[in-house]
Amino acid sequence: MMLSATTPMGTGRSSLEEMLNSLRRRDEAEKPKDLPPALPARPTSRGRLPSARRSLPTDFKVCGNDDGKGVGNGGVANEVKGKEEGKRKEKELGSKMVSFGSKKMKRERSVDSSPYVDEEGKNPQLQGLETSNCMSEAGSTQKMKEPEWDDNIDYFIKKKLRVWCRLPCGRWELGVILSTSGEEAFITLSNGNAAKVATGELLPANPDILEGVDDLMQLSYLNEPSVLQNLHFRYSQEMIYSKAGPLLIAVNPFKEVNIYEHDFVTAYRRKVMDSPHIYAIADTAYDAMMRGEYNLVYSFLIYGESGAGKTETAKFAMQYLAALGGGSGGIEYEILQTNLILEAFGNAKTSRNDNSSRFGKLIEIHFSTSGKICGAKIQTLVQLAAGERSYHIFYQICAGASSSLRAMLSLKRASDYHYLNQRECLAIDGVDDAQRFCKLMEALDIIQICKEDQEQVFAMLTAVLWLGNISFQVIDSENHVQVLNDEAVNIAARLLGCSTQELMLALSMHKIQAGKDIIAKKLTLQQAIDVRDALAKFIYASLFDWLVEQINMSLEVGKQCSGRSISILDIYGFESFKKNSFEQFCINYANERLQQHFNRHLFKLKQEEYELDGVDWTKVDFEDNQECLNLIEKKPIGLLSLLEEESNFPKATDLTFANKLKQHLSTNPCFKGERGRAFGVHHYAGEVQYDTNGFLEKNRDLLHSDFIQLLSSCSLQLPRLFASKRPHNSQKMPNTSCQLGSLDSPMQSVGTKFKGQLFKLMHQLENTTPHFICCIRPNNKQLPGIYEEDLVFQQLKCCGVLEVVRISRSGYLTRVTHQEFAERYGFLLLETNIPQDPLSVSVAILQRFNVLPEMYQVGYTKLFLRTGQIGAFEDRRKQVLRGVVGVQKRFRGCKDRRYFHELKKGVVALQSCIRGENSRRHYDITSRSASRMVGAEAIQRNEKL
Ligand SMILES: Nc1ncnc2c1ncn2[C@@H]1O[C@H](COP(=O)(O)OP(=O)(O)OP(=O)(O)O)[C@@H](O)[C@H]1O
Repeated sequence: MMLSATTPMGTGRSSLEEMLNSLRRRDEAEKPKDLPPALPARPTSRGRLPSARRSLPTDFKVCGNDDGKGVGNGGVANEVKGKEEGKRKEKELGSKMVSFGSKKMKRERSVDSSPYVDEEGKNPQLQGLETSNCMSEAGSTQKMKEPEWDDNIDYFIKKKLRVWCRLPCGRWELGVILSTSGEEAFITLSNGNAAKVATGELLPANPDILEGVDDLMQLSYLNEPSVLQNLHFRYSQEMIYSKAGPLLIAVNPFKEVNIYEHDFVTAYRRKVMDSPHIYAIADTAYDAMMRGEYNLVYSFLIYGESGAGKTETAKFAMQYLAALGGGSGGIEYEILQTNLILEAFGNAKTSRNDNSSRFGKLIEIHFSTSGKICGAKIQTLVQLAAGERSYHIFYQICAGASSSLRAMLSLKRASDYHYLNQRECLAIDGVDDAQRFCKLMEALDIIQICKEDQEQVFAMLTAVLWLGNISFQVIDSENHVQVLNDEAVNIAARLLGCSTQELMLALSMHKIQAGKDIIAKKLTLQQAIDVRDALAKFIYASLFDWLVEQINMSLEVGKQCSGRSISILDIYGFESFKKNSFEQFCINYANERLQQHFNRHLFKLKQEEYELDGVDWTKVDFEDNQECLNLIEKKPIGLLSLLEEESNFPKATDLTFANKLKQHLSTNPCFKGERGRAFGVHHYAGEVQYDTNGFLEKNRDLLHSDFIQLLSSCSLQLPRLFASKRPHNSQKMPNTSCQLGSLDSPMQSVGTKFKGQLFKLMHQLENTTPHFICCIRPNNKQLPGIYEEDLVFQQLKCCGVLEVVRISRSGYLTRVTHQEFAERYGFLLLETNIPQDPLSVSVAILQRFNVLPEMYQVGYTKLFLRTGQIGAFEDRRKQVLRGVVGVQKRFRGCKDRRYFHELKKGVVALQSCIRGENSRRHYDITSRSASRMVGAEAIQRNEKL
C-alpha cells in the first residue's frame, strides 16, 4: 500500500515516526560528553525525525507502509516560530556576506538576467530558491562558529601544544606559548627565538601527524597558516593535488611532474591509488556516468586565475578520459589533437602566462553505453584580443612553413609584419614555433581538414598579416587617404582572391546612403587604419569559428550516442593588469558567472536540499557575488546595457561612456568611479581598475558593408563563406562616432554576444553534475619551487576554499535517496522483519552497522551522510559481495564436480556397455566365421581323402 507523507498533522504516530524517534533518543544518549577543546564545531543536530517546518511535496509517497499515517508532526506553530527566528537572524547579518542557507527572496529577474532560467522563467533546480542577498527563513539555522580559541590558550600552554603566531612582518611562524599576560603572549618560536605577540595574532596549529594531509577536511584546525602550510608541504613534495572536501585543488608546478604517465592511469583505473589527482576525479565521474544512477551528464569546472593551470588540467582530464574510453576508431586521439589546433589559433602570450587562452571553451565528450568515446562537441566563448604577443599561429607559420608554402603565400619572417613586430616579443623562451607548426599540420590532417582547405587557412592567416602591412598616404588637407599600391596590398588581395583595386577602394572609401542615392565618402587616416584592422580581425575571428565548426564536424557524435557525457569547462582566468581594457572586463565577467555557479552548487543548492528534506543544517557565511553580477548584467542600468546604449549613440566617446557609468552606477557598492575614463569594479577576486579607452570601438565590432561585398565576391571559398555568415543589411546600423554606419553590417555588439554565449554555456552546465577544480598559481614568475603564501592565500580566499571545507565539515557530503540507498545496501540486512519501504530499510541499515549519529541525517526523501560514510558502506558491500561470490563459487564448484563425477560414471558405464556389446558382437562374428572356416577346412580335407 502507498502511504502519502502529507497526511494531516496531528494524526496518530506512524511506525516510521516511532522508529525515527527512538533513533533520536539513542543518538541523544550517545552524544559525546566531552569534546576536546577548540576542535571545529560539529552541528548539534543528530539523526532525527525531520522537523515539519514545511509540508512535504504533494507527490511524496512512501511505499510499503500500510498504517496509513503521515510522518510529519510538529505543527504550524513550530513553522511560524522557526520563520521568526530565521528572520531575526537575517537581520543580524549584513547584505554582502550571505550565509550558507540563504533562502529565497522575490527578485525581479528577466529571462536574460540569469542563465539559470528557462524560457518560462522556471528552472526545476531553482524552484523555491532564488539567489543571493537574501536571508534564510528557516528556523533551525545556526551560524557556524569558529572554535573559541581564546578560551583554550591555557590548554595549549599546559599541554605545550604548538601554535601559529603572526610576526610583525606578517609571516606566520610556529611556536609554543610559554605564558600570557593580559593581551600578550610569550612564545618560543620553532627556530629557538623568543617573541612577544598579541594573543589576537595566535592561532592553533595542527599536530605533526596531520602534516601534508590529502584533504584539508582532515585538519583539526582550519585556519590560514595551517592550510597554507599543508599545501606548501605537499607542493614541496611534488604532490600538486589536494582535496578540500568536494573541491580538487591543483597548485601549478610550473615544471613537468611525473604523475601523468600510463602507470598512473592504470593505477587510478584499478583504484590502487587514491591520492588526490585529476585522474581520480575523472575516474569518479566516469564511473558515476556509467552507472547512470544519479545523472548521465557530468562536468569538470576548472577555474582559477590566469596562469593557474586550467588548460593543462583540462588536458590531463581529457587524456584520462581518452585512455578510459578509447575505442578502435581513434576518436579519442582526434579529441586530444583539437587542443593543439585550438591553442595555436586561440592562445597567446601575456605577462601572466606564456600560453594564455584568449577564448573560453566547453568540450563535451560523449560516451556510448559500453563506455567508449563516440564523439565530442566544442563550444567556444568570444575570442578576445591577444596580449603582449599575438596568437601563436602567426609565429608558428612564419617559423615553420615549408619553402613551397612560403613561396605560395609570399610569407616573410614574423619581424616583417606590423601586427607582430609592434608587440614586445617575437619568441617565447623554450618554445620552438617551427616544430609546433609541424605538429599543427599533423593535427589538421588528423581532424580531416583536407589539404586544399589547409592551404586556404594558411592563405587567410597570411592575408591578415599582409593587411596589417598596408599603409596609407594622406592626399588632402582634410587628412583623407589613399592606399599605397605596394606589395602588401597586392599580396593581401591575391591571398583573399580579390582584385587589388577593389581592396584599395574598400580601404580608402566608404559608401553611405544619402536618401535614395549611395555616395562614396573618403576616409581619414585614422578611419582607414580602423577599417583595415576591423577587416583583419573579422577574417581571423571567422577563421577561428570555421575551424571550430570543422572540428565539431569531424568529432560529431554518431548513432552510438547514449546521452552520457562529461563536459570540461576551461575559460580564460581572472585578469588584473596595470591597465585593463574591454578584454579584461569580459574575462572577469565570465569568471564572475563561473563563481556564481560555484556558489550556487556548493552553498545555495545544498542548503535548499537540506531544507526541503527537513534536515538540520549548519550555517556558514560565504561571499556572494550577485551584487557584482547585477552591476554588470542588470537591465536597463547595468554596465553592459549602458555600454550597448552608448555604443549606439551618435558622437558618444569612451569618456562619455565613463561619465555615464559614474552617473548611473555609483550607488552600487561594487562600482567605483575614478577620474577621467577610468572606473573600478570590486570583483570576487579583488578590485580591478578599467580604462574605458577603446571600449566602444571594441564593443561595436563594426565592419563596413563594403567589405562584406568585397569578401562575397572573392574567388576563394573561405572569404565568401565568412561573408555569408555575417547578417545582411536589412536593418540599419545606428550611426557611430565616425559616421560609418548607414550601410554597415548590423552585428550584435561584442558585449551582448559575449553575454549570450556565456548564458548558454552556464545553462548547459546547470544540468550536469559538477566537479570543481580550483587551480592555484603559486607565484607570478611562472617558476617552479616558488610558493608565495600571500598570493596563494588570496586565491584560496577568492575560490571560497575555506568556506567549502567548513560547509563540507559541518554538512553532509553524500546525499542519496532512500530508494537508491535501500536498493544498493538493503541486501546487507539479515533481519527479515523490517518494513520494506525504502526509508525503513535505510534506517535499519544505519542501525545494523552502528553508524554514529553525528555521521548522518535522515531526511524525508534522502539520507545525508558525512564524508567517508558511503565509502565504508561500499567497502562493506564489496566485502559481502566478495563473500557471496566466494560461497557461490564453492557451491557451484561442488555442484559441478558432483555432476561431473556422476556424468563420468554414467559415461564410463555407457562406454563399458557399448564396448562389451561391440566385443560380444565382434566375438560372435569371428567365432561364426571361424567355425565356418573350420567346417570348410574339414570339408576340404574330406574331399581330398
Ligand atoms: N599540471 C601541470 N604540470 C606542469 N606544468 C603545468 C601544469 N599546469 C600548468 N602548468 C604550466 O603553467 C602554464 C600555465 O598553465 P595554463 O595555460 O594551463 O594556465 P591557465 O590557467 O589556463 O591560464 P589562462 O587563464 O591564462 O589561459 C602552462 O603553460 C604550463 O607550463
